[in-house]
Amino acid sequence: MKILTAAQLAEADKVTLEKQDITSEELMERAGTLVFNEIHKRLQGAPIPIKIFCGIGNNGGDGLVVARHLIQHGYEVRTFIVNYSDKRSEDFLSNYEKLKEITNDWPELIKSKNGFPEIHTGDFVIDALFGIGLNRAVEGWPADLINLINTSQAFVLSIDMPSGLAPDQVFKDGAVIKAGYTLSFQSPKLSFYLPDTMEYVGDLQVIDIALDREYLGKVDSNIFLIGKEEAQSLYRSRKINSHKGDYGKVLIIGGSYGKIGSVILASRAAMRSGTGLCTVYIPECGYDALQISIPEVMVLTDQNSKMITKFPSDFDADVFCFGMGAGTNEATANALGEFLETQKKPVVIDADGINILSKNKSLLKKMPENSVITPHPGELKRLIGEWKDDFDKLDKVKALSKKFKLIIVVKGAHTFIVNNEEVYINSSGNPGMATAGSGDVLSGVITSFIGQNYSSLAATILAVYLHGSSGTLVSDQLGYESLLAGDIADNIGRAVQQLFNRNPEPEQKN
Ligand SMILES: NC(=O)C1=CN([C@@H]2O[C@H](COP(=O)(O)OP(=O)(O)OC[C@H]3O[C@@H](n4cnc5c(N)ncnc54)[C@H](O)[C@@H]3O)[C@@H](O)[C@H]2O)[C@H](O)CC1
Ligand SMILES: [K+]
Repeated sequence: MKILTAAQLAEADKVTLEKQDITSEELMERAGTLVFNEIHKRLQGAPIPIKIFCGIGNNGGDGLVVARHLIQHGYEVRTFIVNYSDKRSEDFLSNYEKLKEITNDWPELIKSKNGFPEIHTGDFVIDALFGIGLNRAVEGWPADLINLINTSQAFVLSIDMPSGLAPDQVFKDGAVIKAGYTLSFQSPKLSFYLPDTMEYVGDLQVIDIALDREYLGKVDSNIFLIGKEEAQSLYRSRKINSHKGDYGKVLIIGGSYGKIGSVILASRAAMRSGTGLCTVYIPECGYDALQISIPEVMVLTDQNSKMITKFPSDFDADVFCFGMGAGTNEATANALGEFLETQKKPVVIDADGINILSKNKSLLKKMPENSVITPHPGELKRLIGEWKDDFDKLDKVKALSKKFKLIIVVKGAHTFIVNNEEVYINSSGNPGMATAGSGDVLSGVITSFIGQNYSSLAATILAVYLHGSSGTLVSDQLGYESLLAGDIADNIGRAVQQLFNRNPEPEQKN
């Protein structure tokens, strides 16, 4: 699914009015009615005190539409106009009049802190203060109101965006609504997925308000949300008449004394993801451990017993993976440099491999095109330095990807895959996957798919998605705490099967 910017959504809005020959008030009625339907479906007429806080722009106008429908359906509603400015939008004004026509309980005007109502734990708060029109941080008394709502422990539903959050930028130090649920129009917004802002969104549901299909289809977005449908379209099934040589020959290089488990996990993940032939190259100390834990994998050893000091120069693989548990010794770094001099096939570099690249940036130039690196936040910081905010981080990662023609997997609660200007945001996974070895497994799956002749980009997107959905399959049974990285590897096959079952994708949890 494409993720649109505020400017693209505003344009979609404009095109829709022209093409469908409707007024903006009619579009607001459509959007607000859909929000009402979702609320009504869940509340079923329950006598819960509802407090709706409306700004004076179109987000506030949506809130007024919702208020009108709720009142007409007999709900117990108090509507507040949060009058942070006198520049009320036209559609806000017409819905203000419409509301006054159907009830004697007119909206209450809030002009300062003195006008704040009490908000109780059992209240249902609807946040229609600001939407995508936010253009600076929320400060002053409106910020105090947001803080009051946040500390009230009432359930908060945000319309379109949690107020105070902007779709494509971050405002430092402003107040932001911490929503329990966000009903967002047409397209999810980028800030819903970034580490510093995702916690404000709560559970997310995107509502199709039927903006112009042609515009949505053609609009040139380079940010995509990856869900089941997208992963399914990347997956290629196996040919009936095939043999192990059709599914890739991969070489995984890594490990050091005490960290051989990382290579066991990566190779197990590669085998569980369909690799035809997997060989590992490890320090000699890991030989027995590897052979015993995974007999399907072939083992080559370095002349050094405790670390990698040389890569096998004449090994013919379709793809190489390096870094897990490898340490950053000079000898290991030199070995990587020497290997990259002649390497033409894509390489997947993880963990200490990335730390070596950070210390020896000249090696980045030697990386073959379409290679993949998979940094977690600490490794990324060593690679690109500090960032001001998540948007600045994305810009820096895009620049690095472009300069060295690399695919960069920025690992996190929502893993981002950056390829030049394009960004793919993964939607699968859960907090149970924040566990040792889960990155080693991911590298193994990516390597496996590249070996099976997927393009590096397709392999990476599919691997990240399946890694996440495998983690969810496991934690659905064991809970978050008990999930082991090895379980993620072992359940990749089930995750592939699930791509094709008919169960709907679970609603996304932020
Ligand atoms: N196409 C769609 O998706 C539809 C969107 N709808 C809703 O409209 C809002 C966007 O409305 P807009 O009037 O452009 O802006 P806001 O209501 O978000 O903001 C109001 C107003 O506030 C001013 N402002 C901005 N930042 C601040 C600040 N920090 N402090 C004080 N004032 C501020 C700014 O000048 C704005 O004009 C969208 O989110 C949807 O909810 C339609 O209803 C349906 C179609
Ligand atoms: K809002």
